[in-house]
Amino acid sequence: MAISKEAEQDVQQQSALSDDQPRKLLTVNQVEREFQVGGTPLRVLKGINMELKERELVMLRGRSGSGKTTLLNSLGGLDTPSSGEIWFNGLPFHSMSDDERTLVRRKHMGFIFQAFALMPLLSAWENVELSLRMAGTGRSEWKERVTHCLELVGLEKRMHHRPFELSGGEQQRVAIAKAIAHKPMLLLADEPTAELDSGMSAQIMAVFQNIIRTEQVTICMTTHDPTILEVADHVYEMVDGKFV
Ligand SMILES: Nc1ncnc2c1ncn2[C@@H]1O[C@H](COP(=O)(O)OP(=O)(O)OP(=O)(O)O)[C@@H](O)[C@H]1O
Repeated sequence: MAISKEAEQDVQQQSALSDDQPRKLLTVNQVEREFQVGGTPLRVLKGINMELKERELVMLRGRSGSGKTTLLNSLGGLDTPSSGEIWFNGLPFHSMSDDERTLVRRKHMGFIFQAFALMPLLSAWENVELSLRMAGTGRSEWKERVTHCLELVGLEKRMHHRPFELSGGEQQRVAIAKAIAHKPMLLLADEPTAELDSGMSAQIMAVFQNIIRTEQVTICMTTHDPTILEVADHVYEMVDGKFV
């Protein structure tokens, strides 16, 4: 993959910054996304600009259909913009091939999406272990890392339970442990508190704040829930494909 001079300079400039100053992890420039629906173009993202820095908790808020999931998919390289740029850790996501993006995604990103739900026949432990197996982490590191991640989300006493033996909030915590096991730089979460009551949502947000501190991860999540916005470092409000 050819990486432009601009990207190299960006990486050099960023590493020249002092340690306590959070580095830019992701930059979105004028991103547009158009789908063809029955031969008619549907503009879903209309010129999005945003930035995620290291160790930030950023929320995308907006009504159903405003384009939040489409944007989150683009940030994770699961979808590509029709135009505009997405730079992840100095790499031009918008111009990389699917295979190149997949490699970056596997190594440096974690996802909490409905589509990446837990394996029902595996225990919490085995679910997290599976994630390390898939990321190519050496077998000798599995035991320590799985234990650490399940402790981080407060599930040390439920490690050997299967998903159906866990509450919704506990299952979501296993999903978080699974998503951070391979030490990603960026965690993307689509409505991670949608199915939970307010107490459980608050617990999940406390877990997010904890892993930002201890694992140095950046989190970008979508939400409908106004009660959890106060813990965000930044909230982007989305209306009809644009930030307002
Ligand atoms: N692959 C696709 N093809 C056609 N239209 C799509 C596609 N993906 C999304 N859309 C449309 O784009 C619009 C925005 O969808 P998106 O899922 O991004 O919104 P959202 O804000 O995440 O909504 P929700 O909160 O309900 O998940 C919707 O009108 C949706 O139907």
